[in-house]
Amino acid sequence: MTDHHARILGDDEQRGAVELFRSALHAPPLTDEEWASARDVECAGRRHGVTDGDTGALIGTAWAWDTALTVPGGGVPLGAVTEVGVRADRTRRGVLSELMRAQLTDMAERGVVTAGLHASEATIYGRFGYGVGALARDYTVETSRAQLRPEAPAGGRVEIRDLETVIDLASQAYPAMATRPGMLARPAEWWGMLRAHLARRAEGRVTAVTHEGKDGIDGFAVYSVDRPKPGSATLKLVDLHTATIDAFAGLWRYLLSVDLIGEITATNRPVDEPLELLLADPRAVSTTARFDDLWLRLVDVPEALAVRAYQGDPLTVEVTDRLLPANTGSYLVGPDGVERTDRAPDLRLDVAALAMIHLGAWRPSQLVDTGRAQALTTRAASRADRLFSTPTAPWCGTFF
Ligand SMILES: CC(=O)SCCNC(=O)CCNC(=O)[C@H](O)C(C)(C)COP(=O)(O)OP(=O)(O)OC[C@H]1O[C@@H](n2cnc3c(N)ncnc32)[C@H](O)[C@@H]1OP(=O)(O)O
Repeated sequence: MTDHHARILGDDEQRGAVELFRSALHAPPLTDEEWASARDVECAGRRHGVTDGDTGALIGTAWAWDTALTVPGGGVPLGAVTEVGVRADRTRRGVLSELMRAQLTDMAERGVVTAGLHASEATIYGRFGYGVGALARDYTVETSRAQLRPEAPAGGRVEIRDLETVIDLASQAYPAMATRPGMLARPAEWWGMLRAHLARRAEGRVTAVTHEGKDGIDGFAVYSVDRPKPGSATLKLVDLHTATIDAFAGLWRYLLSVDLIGEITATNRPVDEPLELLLADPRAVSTTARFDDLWLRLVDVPEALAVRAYQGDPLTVEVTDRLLPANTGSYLVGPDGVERTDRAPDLRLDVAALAMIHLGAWRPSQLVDTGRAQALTTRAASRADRLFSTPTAPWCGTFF
């Protein structure tokens, strides 16, 4: 392994870093026009880079933009980590390790309590203290079988509008929808990313709709339609968020009513989204994939633990963190608060395993059963299950 040093890149280095990332993902370079429309978004946030000691060329990069994460009972700052790449002729020499060290240290110094990412491979980020904090599923709906049950909520008014109007209305209404643990705040830059994503999509025309309930706009959906042959078109849901079950049912009532659609594909949805419960034939919905959605890293463990809500009796949790050792220690965690303690631990786990239970993706007892955590006192695992329990499955639902 060679010694590397990561630093924050300047504005004039952003495009080169984006191209490095794109080449690491085998994606084509951006045209000047694409860069012109992406530049403002790509220059937001903080991008780290590592340069080659001999040539000075950029050989590794990692970007993070600041947002907020919904956690059970509140919210915390989150660094959304993306566009991570190392030049193919310089991999496995510790470049990513240096980028992760520098990026997480920078977040810790700036008071960014958590970090999150969507991983290209599931074997990369655990060593840096990330754990699977939220799962998601893809599903397909066979429209000819998908009749809504008579008692399904009627929903409100669904309106097709131009994309910019929907983005404007959705960005105002979205905060009331981002209540599920794992969801992210979507700053203006994110809506810019959605625009760029839709502009690059070569998958048929994009339609955007809003749902209006009694208190105003409370849901929206963006989709495109592939029409390989008449009568068997596929409607591909790009984004759908709702503040109420009425809005969810209302938008699905609309989507299922669109003519000439054979199937609807929905990607990256909550694992417990209740579409099947609205349908007379729940098998009209087929889950086609279930996967890790948000990889979560607790950057400031005491602060992250303190902000979250808990149920049941307090427990002493011992945490180890090799990369950010200030987090290592024992914490008395309970509904009345969290404090460092010298008490003997009930539960012992590393910071990545803690991230896996933080939003409710996994139960502590599952981690104990599989050797990812240790229960050290009687009933520690079941007490921890209650302490960290959440009413809904976590879900991120925001690409970055
Ligand atoms: C959030 C995102 O942006 S996801 C996108 C991530 N980017 C990509 O997948 C693009 C293609 N891949 C790459 O650019 C690089 O291979 C990276 C970024 C995945 C890894 O960069 P490297 O500089 O090779 O990683 P580095 O040398 O620091 O490796 C650190 C450790 O991770 C391991 N590792 C690195 N990449 C992988 C991998 N793809 N699969 C399994 N293990 C890996 C290394 O073996 C090493 O293990 P060790 O600590 O036991 O020695």
